[in-house]
Formats: sequence, structure tokens, C-alpha cells
Amino acid sequence: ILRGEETTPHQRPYMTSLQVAGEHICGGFLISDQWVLSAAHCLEDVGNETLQVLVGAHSLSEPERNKRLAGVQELFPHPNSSAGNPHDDLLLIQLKEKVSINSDVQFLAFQRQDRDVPAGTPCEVAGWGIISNTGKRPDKLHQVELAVLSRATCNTRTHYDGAVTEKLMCTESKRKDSCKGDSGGPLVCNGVAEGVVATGSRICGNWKKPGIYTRIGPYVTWIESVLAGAHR
Ligand SMILES: NCc1cccc(NC(=O)c2cccc3[nH]c(C(N)=O)cc23)c1
Repeated sequence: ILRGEETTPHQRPYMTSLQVAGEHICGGFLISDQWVLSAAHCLEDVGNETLQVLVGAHSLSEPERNKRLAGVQELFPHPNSSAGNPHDDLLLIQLKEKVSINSDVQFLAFQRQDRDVPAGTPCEVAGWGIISNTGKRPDKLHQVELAVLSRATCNTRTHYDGAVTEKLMCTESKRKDSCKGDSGGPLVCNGVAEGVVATGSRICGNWKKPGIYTRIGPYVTWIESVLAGAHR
């Protein structure tokens, strides 16, 4: 998160940190007591090492009352997701056990209607991604408020030149922006998850490269089918 602020501890109890060998690699958020939604590209950073999901955390390092490291039962990347392809960049993670819900561990509702968030709407994104373009990694959760940018503007030649489909959405990125390590986290507008941070360009905080988010509305059928079809 560039040019944001430290979140008030545990004010975003749906946030999760995807970890490999104890290191934060991506964001994600609880959509139920056993399921996390994140970005498929996050698996590119995971070799055959064990992926774990940290819930109930504010600090990545300090002991906290409701912090738990959950194991992964099964991974469901979107079937059309692939490396280098910005489309369908979603990942559903089934946790080994149901997490106990408490003041620091809650799930977040996601948008079930496939309808664009109006341009200009103020949304928020949070994460443990880098907080400077020199790659400084925070110990504590950070957040930033970003306004939705119209798809028309996001698709101009100077921006993404038509690459932003109706299954993606953009936010302004003038100085304030999501960045490396924030991928998979939710874009929250009016208290509802409308998007998932896509693994953007290597550029963060440049107004010509707005933040790109996978819209959740178009994927509700897929999400429901995975949650219904999975066992255990
Ligand atoms: N909204 C923009 C946005 C959102 C989410 C992720 C990213 N980017 C990256 O995942 C990334 C990947 C590889 C090298 C990188 N270097 C840098 C950097 N700025 O130093 C970013 C990256 C950008």
C-alpha cells in the first residue's frame, strides 16, 4: 500500500496474509469460516512449499490474541487463470479447519450483483504489501482510500489502451495505490468487497497506470459452484 496509513488494529478482521515459510506473499480475505478469496497469480510465488493462511492479525510478527495460522485443505484457482494473463485472476482457498469467528476474525460480504461501481466512488484497499517503491515491507496492516476510475478512462491509450474488460475495474493511482504484496486483497466499497487486487504492473503510484482489480460480481456463479461442490 503506497501513501496510505496503518490500519487501526483489527478493524479489518476479514483480512488474511497468505504465507510461505512464514513470509507474507499475498493478501486475501475470509468469505466464510472455511474459505478465503485471493488472486490466482499468488500461487506463482509458491513452489512446492506449504501455503498457510494467517487470520486475525494486525502485526505479522508480534503475538496477538486471536492470530491463527490456518492450513490449506485445497486450492481452487479460476480454471481460466494463467501466468501472465490478467484475466480471471481469482483463487479460492479451502482451509483445513473452520476458523473460529471472533472480534478479530470475521468474514466480509462480497458483491453478488454484476453491476459496475460508479466512477468516483471512494473505496478502500488494505494489505501488507510494500509501502514504498524501494520495496519497504510493513509489519502491520496498511490501508488506503482510492476512488473508482471509469473503465473508459482506464482504457485510454495513455492508460491500459483497451485491455480493461468488463470483468475488471480500476481505481485512481496518483501517488496512493495498492502494490506488490497487496494482490489478492479486497477492494471494499460501501462495506462490500467489489474487487480483488490484481497483480498489477510493476509500477505503483503512477497515475498513468491505475490500479486494476478483478470484479467479484461476474464470478459469483463460479464461487458458489466451488463452495457447493467441494467436500469436507
Ligand atoms: N496497483 C498496482 C499493483 C497492485 C498489485 C501488485 C503490483 N505489483 C506487483 O505485484 C509487482 C510484481 C513484481 C515486481 C514488482 N515491483 C513492484 C514495485 N513497485 O517495486 C511492484 C511489483 C502492482
